[in-house]
Amino acid sequence: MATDDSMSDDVFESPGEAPGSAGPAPAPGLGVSQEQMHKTPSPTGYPDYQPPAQLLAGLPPSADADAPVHKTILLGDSGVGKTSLLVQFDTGRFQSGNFSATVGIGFTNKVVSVDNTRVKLQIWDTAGQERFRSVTHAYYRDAHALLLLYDVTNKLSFDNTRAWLGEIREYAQDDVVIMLLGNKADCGGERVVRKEDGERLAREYNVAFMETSAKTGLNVELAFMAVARELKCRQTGERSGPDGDRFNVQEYVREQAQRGSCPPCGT
Ligand SMILES: Nc1nc2c(ncn2[C@@H]2O[C@H](COP(=O)(O)OP(=O)(O)OP(=O)(O)O)[C@@H](O)[C@H]2O)c(=O)[nH]1
Repeated sequence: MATDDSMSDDVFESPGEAPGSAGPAPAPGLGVSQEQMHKTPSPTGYPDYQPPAQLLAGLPPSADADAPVHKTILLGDSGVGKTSLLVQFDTGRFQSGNFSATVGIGFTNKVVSVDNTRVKLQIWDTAGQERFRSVTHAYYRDAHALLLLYDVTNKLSFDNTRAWLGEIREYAQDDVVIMLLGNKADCGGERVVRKEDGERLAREYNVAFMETSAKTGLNVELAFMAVARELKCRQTGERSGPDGDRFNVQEYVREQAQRGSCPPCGT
């Protein structure tokens, strides 16, 4: 991660703001009522996961209350690690042995700093299970960025990314930022998807790619910060490439991931 990037646990939701304001409310009967979502804006997969205290207490509107909120959605099959990735980014912790599938959809607000500019990310954690698919489609439309995860120890989750990418093409905006993430890169012995396979697929679909580990934290911050940087550059129309050319998130994550430590699997 570039040294001038930083993140804070700031939240930007004002006390009376409806969490569903950045997207449609979940369909009835999915087990997540408007009231529950308001009380538990963070992912539902972990019963003991607590959203930041400030969020529960409510914050006074901040000076940049009008700054745009960038809606970022985590997608991928059930069990690939979407909730774990978000919890790792939000709290710096990994909660193992506590798997319970996310029900419906929930979000966490995060303010990160890119070159001294505050960028507001509203990160939505979706349920990977098929039965929630039609609900999550409704959220794609106004998404600014999509992080599509697969599990490097689960070939089917990798194969299914093509179907996910097809859905993204169908339901999301044409210019949505897409990042493909091969998660659980810490599981060296159980790996069945090679890093090169992920890279090849990402090239084919012209999307950014990285391997991550929600367990060790490998590239977790980098993934979200790269998205924040891309969204900020788009918003400001800024050209921040090496020769004053447009910021390229694909090149950026490739360079930054190479600079960082290699995944323990050694691929
Ligand atoms: N070793 C390892 N385990 C992980 C990693 N990320 C997630 N897990 C484990 O994988 C399981 C599923 O993780 P979740 O984060 O709940 O998966 P999810 O994609 O949110 O699943 P759904 O809510 O059903 O869509 C849990 O047991 C996690 O502890 C990782 O990077 N490394």
